[in-house]
Amino acid sequence: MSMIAAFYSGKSILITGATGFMGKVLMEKLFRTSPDLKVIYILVRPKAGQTTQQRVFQILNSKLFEKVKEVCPNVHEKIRAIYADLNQNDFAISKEDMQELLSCTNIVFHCAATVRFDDHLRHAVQLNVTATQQLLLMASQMPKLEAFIHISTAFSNCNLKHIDEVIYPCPVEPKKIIDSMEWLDDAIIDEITPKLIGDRPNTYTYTKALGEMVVQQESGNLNIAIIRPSIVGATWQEPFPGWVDNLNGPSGLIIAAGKGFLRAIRATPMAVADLIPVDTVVNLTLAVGWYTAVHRPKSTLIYHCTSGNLNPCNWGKMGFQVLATFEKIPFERAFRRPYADFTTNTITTQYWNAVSHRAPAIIYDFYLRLTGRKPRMTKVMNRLLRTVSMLEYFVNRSWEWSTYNTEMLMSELSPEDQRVFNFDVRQLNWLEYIENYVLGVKKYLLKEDMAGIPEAKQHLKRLRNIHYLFNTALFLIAWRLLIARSQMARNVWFFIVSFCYKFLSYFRASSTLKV
Ligand SMILES: CCCCCCCCCCCCCCCCCCCCCCCCCCCC(=O)SCCNC(=O)CCNC(=O)[C@H](O)C(C)(C)COP(=O)(O)OP(=O)(O)OC[C@H]1O[C@@H](n2cnc3c(N)ncnc32)[C@H](O)[C@@H]1OP(=O)(O)O
Ligand SMILES: NC(=O)C1=CN([C@@H]2O[C@H](COP(=O)(O)OP(=O)(O)OC[C@H]3O[C@@H](n4cnc5c(N)ncnc54)[C@H](OP(=O)(O)O)[C@@H]3O)[C@@H](O)[C@H]2O)C=CC1
Repeated sequence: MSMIAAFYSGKSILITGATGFMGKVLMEKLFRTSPDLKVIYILVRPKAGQTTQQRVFQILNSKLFEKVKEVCPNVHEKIRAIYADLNQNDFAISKEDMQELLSCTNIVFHCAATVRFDDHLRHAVQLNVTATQQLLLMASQMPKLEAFIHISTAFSNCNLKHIDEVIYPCPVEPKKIIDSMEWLDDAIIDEITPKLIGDRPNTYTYTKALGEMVVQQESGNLNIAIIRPSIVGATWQEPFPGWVDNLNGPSGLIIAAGKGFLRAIRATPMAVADLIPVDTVVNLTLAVGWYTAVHRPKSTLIYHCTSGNLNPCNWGKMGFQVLATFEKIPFERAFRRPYADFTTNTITTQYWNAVSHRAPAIIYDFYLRLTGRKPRMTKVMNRLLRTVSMLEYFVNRSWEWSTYNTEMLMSELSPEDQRVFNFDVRQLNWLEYIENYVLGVKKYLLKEDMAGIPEAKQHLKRLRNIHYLFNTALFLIAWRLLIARSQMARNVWFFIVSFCYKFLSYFRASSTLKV
């Protein structure tokens, strides 16, 4: 019997960010392994024209929850969606709901965050720092609380090369930042943002670091742990391989590469690609929840959920495997054939951006105009290149994260818990994982049918022929122009032609002699 699964039975669990990528997988695993849990409270806001209830209904009816419905048929009764907006005071939770949350909650998993790299500092502080502070305040009023688990990111200290499982202070106190966001106007915040984030690449990593400081400072008597995952990718094993539902991290780039939009990137092939499957993060999170509540460590423990030091894979190998998978399982209606050029040189990057990205987009838009349609490719390409430029920081560096606490926890688990809540990335086979990831992107993100693969392959063949034709035509035009303008080019041309003629004559003569 799994001790961790038994621990969550009968518990009331509060999850923030439950509608997000990680939150959904966390809920799924909890329901599947501990169907006897009492209730999961989730803080949800209405979004995209859907009420909170409609959002929950959609999640429970998704493929991700198919197995849950078998082991926990009354899952919809055990999930309690509470209207909340983490941008508002007291999260805009009603008095009655707040009362219920405060009096009943046993465990809190705080996953909600803004993960946008370019979010305005005011908004990133509100969600990643102030909301964390408010949630801790709520937690301090929960008499039955056994553990508070805060999800941070391994990149909160990406300005360092070696990162230990400790909290590194930022120069300006989070409280001062929170206060200043209240009275500074947007223009001034924009001006001071680069100074505040310092050598971090974006507001996301900076505010996640501030969030950790808040957790440390406001922990009081709470039983708290922090989990720092690296780049969270599709599921490895559970509930099935390859599940993914958003474009963050590598998923968006896999689509862009598979559809032939992205064919070159400024990336260091030997840099470590510290990807971690979402189900691994969730397994560690649940194990940490159990350990923190049961063993009550004296201080706040931080757990790195990374792959680089135990089972490293580099971007070169990853890119290669992604491309190899496109050969077997191509995406439908690709713009160009998938291809990858990794370069570490900024000038070469600009060259590839012009030749491989912008020029084809301009040509295609010209074709759209000619055929009476609205041009759109240049716009799509500009947005993609902007996204890529934001991700470049992470594919040109390697970090070392120590994992003492994570390894210690692994050794504390029973063999059964090590199996059910497996977070040992040494067992991960990267080639298999990446293939399933690409397949998952095709099925769950692009919603493409596997029956369309032969047609997709046919389409790629047509693109290859168009590519050859286009290049040949381009070469002939260039050559014709050159010949018209340069005596030297003419001489070279006549030399090549006469050489070929002599070669053919010799070949014909020798074959006649043999007869
Ligand atoms: C050697 C390297 C290999 C690469 C070689 C490539 C060459 C060909 C290769 C073949 C194989 C390639 C595959 C290998 C994978 C390499 C991937 C490397 C990824 C590295 C990621 C590192 C991240 C590490 C971060 C730390 C982890 C965390 O803690 S946080 C979680 C991560 N957070 C994010 O990822 C958020 C990033 N997104 C944003 O911040 C914003 O979306 C944005 C600022 C990028 C864009 O915002 P914008 O306001 O413009 O609008 P938005 O509506 O958000 O989106 C605009 C359009 O862009 C699409 N989109 C969004 N995100 C992505 C994305 N990650 N990749 C691609 N496209 C994305 C979105 O759908 C929109 O599209 P349209 O609607 O069509 O306009
Ligand atoms: N994905 C990754 O690669 C990594 C993620 N992390 C961390 O993991 C955690 C989860 O990330 P992930 O699941 O990927 O992120 P998602 O963007 O998928 O999910 C974010 C969640 O936060 C919720 N949220 C955001 N703003 C509000 C708000 N104002 N009120 C209520 N809820 C809100 C979202 O709700 P809604 O659906 O309504 O928008 C959503 O449920 C985050 O803390 C992130 O920093 C760490 C390392 C890597």
